[in-house]
Amino acid sequence: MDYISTRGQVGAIGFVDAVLMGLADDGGLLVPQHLPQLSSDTLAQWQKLSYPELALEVFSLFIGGEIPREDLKKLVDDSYGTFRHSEVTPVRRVSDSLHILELFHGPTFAFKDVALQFLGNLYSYISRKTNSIIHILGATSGDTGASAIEGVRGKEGIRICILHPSGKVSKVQELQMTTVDDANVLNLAVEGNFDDCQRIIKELFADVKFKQEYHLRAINSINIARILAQTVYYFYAAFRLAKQGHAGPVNFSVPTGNFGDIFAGYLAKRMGLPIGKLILATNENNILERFVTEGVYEPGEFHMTYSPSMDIQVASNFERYLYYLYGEDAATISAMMASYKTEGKIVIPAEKLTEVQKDFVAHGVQNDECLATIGNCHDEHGYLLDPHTACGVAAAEKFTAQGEATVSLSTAHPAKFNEAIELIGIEQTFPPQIEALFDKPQRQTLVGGSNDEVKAELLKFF
Ligand SMILES: Cc1ncc(COP(=O)(O)O)c(C=O)c1O
Ligand SMILES: N[C@@H](CCOP(=O)(O)O)C(=O)O
Repeated sequence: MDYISTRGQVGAIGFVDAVLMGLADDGGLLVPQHLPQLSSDTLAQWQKLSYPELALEVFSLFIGGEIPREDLKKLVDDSYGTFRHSEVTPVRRVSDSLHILELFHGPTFAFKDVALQFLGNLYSYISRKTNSIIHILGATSGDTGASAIEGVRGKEGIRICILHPSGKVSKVQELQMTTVDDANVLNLAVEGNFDDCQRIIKELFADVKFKQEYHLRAINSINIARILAQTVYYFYAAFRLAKQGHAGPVNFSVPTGNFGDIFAGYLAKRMGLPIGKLILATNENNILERFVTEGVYEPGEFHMTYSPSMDIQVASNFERYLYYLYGEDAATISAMMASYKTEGKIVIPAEKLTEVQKDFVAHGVQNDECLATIGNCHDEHGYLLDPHTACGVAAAEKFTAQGEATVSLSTAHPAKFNEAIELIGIEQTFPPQIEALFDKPQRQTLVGGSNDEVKAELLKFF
């Protein structure tokens, strides 16, 4: 399987090169040159597979022969062997119409572990096999950072630097990142918001000379491996519902920020998985909701919300979706992105908006609605949602029609966001792995929001 850039100037390159390149060298994003198409027979056979078996099949399609199957199987088994649940990503039935896909059973209690346990092991494997230096640079609104650090801490040949917005992640997220004492980990707390962190790393990656000289690698969802690994659980969840006797397409409701997770669902649908609606849930940072309802993509005012990991205005995978919306026409995407850079917005014509609305519906969840959803679900079903998952559930409730079934993605464990949940009077007992963090010393370096300051810290570290 080969990979090409959404802007047409990179490709075709193999899977390992695509992983190492992260952001495409022409500033675009890498996508598979051809998306695999799955027959109904294949889907029927896959229904019987365990999560690791299914992951192996999906990854094999995207990796081809570049990694021997035995090695890939070991990578997969090692990655999902760290999960606390035997099913890895179990589906829990809340009502006839609502099912929760629990993606938080990995080491850092967030959905990011599903892809980042694998990517951490993959980087280690590539480093060993090709003798390459891996210097990871990432930006986080809280979860990616913790998960990426956990995936590579202490691993030989790898160093990782993560930028997070100072004071704008939850306490547990901050502790998960900054209490790690391995020498190969650097945490930079940036004065600014997540969009600032993401802009800095994207600009550093776009400096191809600097990126190559310092061997910079990406762990954010700009790295295509992240997206591919996240497609697996859409298949897994749809198969669980089919096994329970649900006939017909399943809707998925996805709490959305960088458009990575829901884009993975979109790819699964394009590959042939029968998905009904893709329900896009945002918080008050609702640029993507406005895109789906009005056809305008334009960053708005930044809001701090109870779902801080989704406090994102600039969605870094959006370009990948535009690429498919415009018939995989890289020249058009290149021109659109150039005009976005100068105009600050993208407006699509009515016929394209109709196409968008065939696949997506969207709801921007206000803070009050988020807390009310947590409270109601707790009272009615005895099930505690984290605030991000609550955005997804609120949107699912709005869009699930009579007789339909929706799988709502639970992207984090509620213990990571106890500050918000305590506001409605619900006290939680922390899992022991999280409780233990409060006694540990923290290590982080505060930096301003300039590329030069970050660069200076990187040069000292790498
Ligand atoms: C808990 C949680 N939910 C949802 C999201 C949104 O996912 P995405 O950025 O892939 O849209 C994030 C961060 O990305 C997150 O950390
Ligand atoms: N919410 C994310 C933001 C980064 O998203 P990514 O999927 O591109 O890594 C976080 O928790 O860091």
